[in-house]
Amino acid sequence: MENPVENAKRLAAFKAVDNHVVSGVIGIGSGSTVVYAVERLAQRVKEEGLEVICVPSSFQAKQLIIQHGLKLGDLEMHPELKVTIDGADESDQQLTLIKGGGGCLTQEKILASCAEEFIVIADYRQAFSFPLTNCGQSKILGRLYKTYRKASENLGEQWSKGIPIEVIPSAYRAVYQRIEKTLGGKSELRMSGSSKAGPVVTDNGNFILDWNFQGVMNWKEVEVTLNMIPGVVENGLFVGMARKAYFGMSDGTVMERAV
Ligand SMILES: O=C(CO)[C@H](O)[C@H](O)COP(=O)(O)O
Repeated sequence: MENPVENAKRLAAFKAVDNHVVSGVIGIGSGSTVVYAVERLAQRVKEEGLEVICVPSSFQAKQLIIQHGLKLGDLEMHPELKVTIDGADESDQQLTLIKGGGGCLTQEKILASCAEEFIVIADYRQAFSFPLTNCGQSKILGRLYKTYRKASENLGEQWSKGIPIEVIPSAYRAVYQRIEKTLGGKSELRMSGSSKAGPVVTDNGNFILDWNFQGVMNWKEVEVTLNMIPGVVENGLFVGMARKAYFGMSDGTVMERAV
């Protein structure tokens, strides 16, 4: 595979599926990294006779499961899952996550909460920059820093689009104002872009606000505060849910973080 970021996603997804999936009911997250997890699941079903029933977190995940000929299930039939595998937009050191870049955060959080194990797969792209620490007369003290696409020390370091919040459409403005008053920052209604006029509509028929917070916060408190606002369906902060994350790197290794 030519593209190093896609390769990194694939490596992380394959390792997670190999290390955590045994026969049983599996939650399937959404996004571009999960595509590789489903690919690996299908391979293992074919080659090893693994028996899995897959519960999707979105329309996209359902399509992936069907396309790969895997058994499709739902939470009504299978409310307890062995493991859920999903991507993330950003993770801090404690595996507190921002999710919902693809707008599927509500079902994703439900699947994460129903699973014995919630496993995160993501890429970990290395880039280099030279922040100038001192621009004195004779010397410029530049240091070579590595920056990482999804594995951060603190949330908001890399992911600049804010925390996705799924809201009931009629309440979006009221929720927007309430967040600003109680927690500060600014929210934006996520728009569809060129393919449709108007806002993004989730698989549940709701809107998404992307809330740009400021600084490092007590994420558990923020998660609860957001969900207490009438009109909020769910938010994309996943606190204390993931125990293990796999970050594929462009050099062909996979960095693991566990809490
Ligand atoms: O939360 C999600 C969708 O709602 C995705 O898991 C998240 O956006 C990561 O996606 P990708 O694997 O494409 O980077």
